[in-house]
Amino acid sequence: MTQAEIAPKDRLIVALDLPSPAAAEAMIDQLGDSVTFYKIGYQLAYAGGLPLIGKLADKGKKVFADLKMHDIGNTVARGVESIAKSGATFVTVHAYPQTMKAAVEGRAGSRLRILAVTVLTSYNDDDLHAAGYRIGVSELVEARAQQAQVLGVDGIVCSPEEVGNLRKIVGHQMELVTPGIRPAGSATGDQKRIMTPGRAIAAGADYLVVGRPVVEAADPKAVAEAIQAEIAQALG
Ligand SMILES: O=c1ccn([C@@H]2O[C@H](COP(=O)(O)O)[C@@H](O)[C@H]2O)c(=O)[nH]1
Repeated sequence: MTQAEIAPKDRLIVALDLPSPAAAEAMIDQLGDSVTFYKIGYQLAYAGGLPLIGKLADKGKKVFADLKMHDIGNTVARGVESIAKSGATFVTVHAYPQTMKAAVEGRAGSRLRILAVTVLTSYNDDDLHAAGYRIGVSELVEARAQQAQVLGVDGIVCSPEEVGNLRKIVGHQMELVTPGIRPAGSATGDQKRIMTPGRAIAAGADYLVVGRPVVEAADPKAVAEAIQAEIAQALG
């Protein structure tokens, strides 16, 4: 699917960063028809939330399994094979060559799409240097995205700040999925590379991942719909 073919509403992925499947199901009910795409990450997955992938898929929703896999190749390939049976649309792996290669092998014959996490959006150059890297965020994101493309990965997780440059490098065949989204006036929290929904879409992001600004809002549905309206406006 090309960027132009994704409906504005379907570009918002709500991160179900909640403590239990019951809390997640209550949020899904509250958001109703307004949200079509959900993300399940560590908090919910480790609290028994993985069966929600199939339940959501049965309701016609899409699910992004944000498992950020990184292990020896065989373990990653077998893990991806298992997640491919769950009904998830996306799964994440860290953007290391062995890991990405194994993930692509593991999803063979399924409809699951692999996203490579380049550099977490809570990192800036100082954080990378503290972790032992000698290059900055933009250089590392670019190098990892290029490797991901060569290895047959389907999409990239990056911050909206890198989207413009990456789009020139990887073209329109790879999906660019961006967390680090903050509607104007909302708390940044631990995110360091952020942008508003409208600016991220204008920069060329395909999908926006939003967690706390939606799930911690007094009226999550109203916030989700406001983000979708901002997306639609940015797309013109
Ligand atoms: O680089 C990354 C990769 C994944 N995430 C995930 O996205 C959401 C963002 O939540 P907010 O509450 O909107 O900050 C969260 O589930 C992260 O695990 C990311 O933020 N950055």
